[in-house]
Amino acid sequence: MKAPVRVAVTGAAGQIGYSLLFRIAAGDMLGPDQPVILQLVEIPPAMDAVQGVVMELEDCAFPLLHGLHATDKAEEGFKDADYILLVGAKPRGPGMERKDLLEANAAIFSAQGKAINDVASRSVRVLAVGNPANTNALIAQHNAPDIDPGQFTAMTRLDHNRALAQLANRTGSHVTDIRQMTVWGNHSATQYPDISHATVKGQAASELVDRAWLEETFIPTVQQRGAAIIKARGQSSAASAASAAIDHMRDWTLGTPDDDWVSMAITSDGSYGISEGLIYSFPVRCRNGHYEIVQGLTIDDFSRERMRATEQELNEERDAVKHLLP
Ligand SMILES: NC(=O)C1=CN([C@@H]2O[C@H](COP(=O)(O)OP(=O)(O)OC[C@H]3O[C@@H](n4cnc5c(N)ncnc54)[C@H](O)[C@@H]3O)[C@@H](O)[C@H]2O)C=CC1
Ligand SMILES: O=C([O-])CC(=O)C(=O)O
Repeated sequence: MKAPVRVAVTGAAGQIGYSLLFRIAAGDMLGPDQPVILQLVEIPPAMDAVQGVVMELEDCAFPLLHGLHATDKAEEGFKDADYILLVGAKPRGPGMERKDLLEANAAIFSAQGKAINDVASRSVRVLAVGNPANTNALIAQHNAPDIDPGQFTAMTRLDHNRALAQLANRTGSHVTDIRQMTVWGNHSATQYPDISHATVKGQAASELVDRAWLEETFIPTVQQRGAAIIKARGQSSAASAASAAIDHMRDWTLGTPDDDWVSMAITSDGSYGISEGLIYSFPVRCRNGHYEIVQGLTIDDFSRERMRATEQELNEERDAVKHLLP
């Protein structure tokens, strides 16, 4: 049995937290041989609710759960953390875009970035889930100058998984038949889900679907899926978001299959001409706990235009929070 690792989760009493924590403790994120210590972070008004979650986690008697602590102080919750899932933030309601949350949520991520800088493990892996996730990750990263910027990521895995599901439905296949799906850019309505390099049972996906479906149905459906769920459920997606967070952290840590890649929002190094420093979703392969952007993909004019539009939005979001980027 390995030594336990510390996993901090903010927003632990929220909707996503309620789906996420039990799966982490069950070993879905880091594997069946990796014990975990859970460090739950909430705000004072939610401390009663989080105590209820703590009781339930205890009552599951998870063999891999080696410690459990809840606090309303980020400096305590992030202490020595090896993994931090930044979930705690306000969700959007009907009729809002995710960037409408920027003002309400940005302050959370600057304070938490500082706390990460002060107390987390120097090799911590950070995932921003709270919206707008890319720019929140950017804020946290800039407030943690002593941590490698590459350790800060944001979640577009839910978009990636949504794209797999849509393509599988359309082609009468299973999600596991699909390889090399990509989501580029922002976790927002400008994101670009791209099937240009994807295959279904080894055949080019672009040969299996028609252009009209791709442009008029597939891309807008994936872009608007979060809003469709809010409309249907009255609340934003939670179980699927938690599942995607598990997938993101698992693949980053344990690796992606040789013949496939995943989408992660990471710091742009200028690959594919995207402005350096933005937290932008790229296709990545993960090995030995590190991710690498998949290089050398052919980008046609249709893709280029969409990749630029979502980059433009991220540049605007970065400008809007300049005062929080030391
Ligand atoms: N990146 C993605 O793909 C997705 C992101 N989201 C986002 O995740 C966030 C959380 O969503 P839900 O769990 O549904 O919301 P929720 O409102 O059910 O839970 C949020 C929790 O965060 C807590 N919180 C607020 N400020 C905090 C702070 N400073 N420190 C610690 N905890 C804090 C609240 O007390 C609450 O318990 C939202 O911003 C939502 O938009 C949701 C789905 C997908
Ligand atoms: O749409 C929202 O506000 C929640 C979210 O990020 C998603 O479901 O992708």
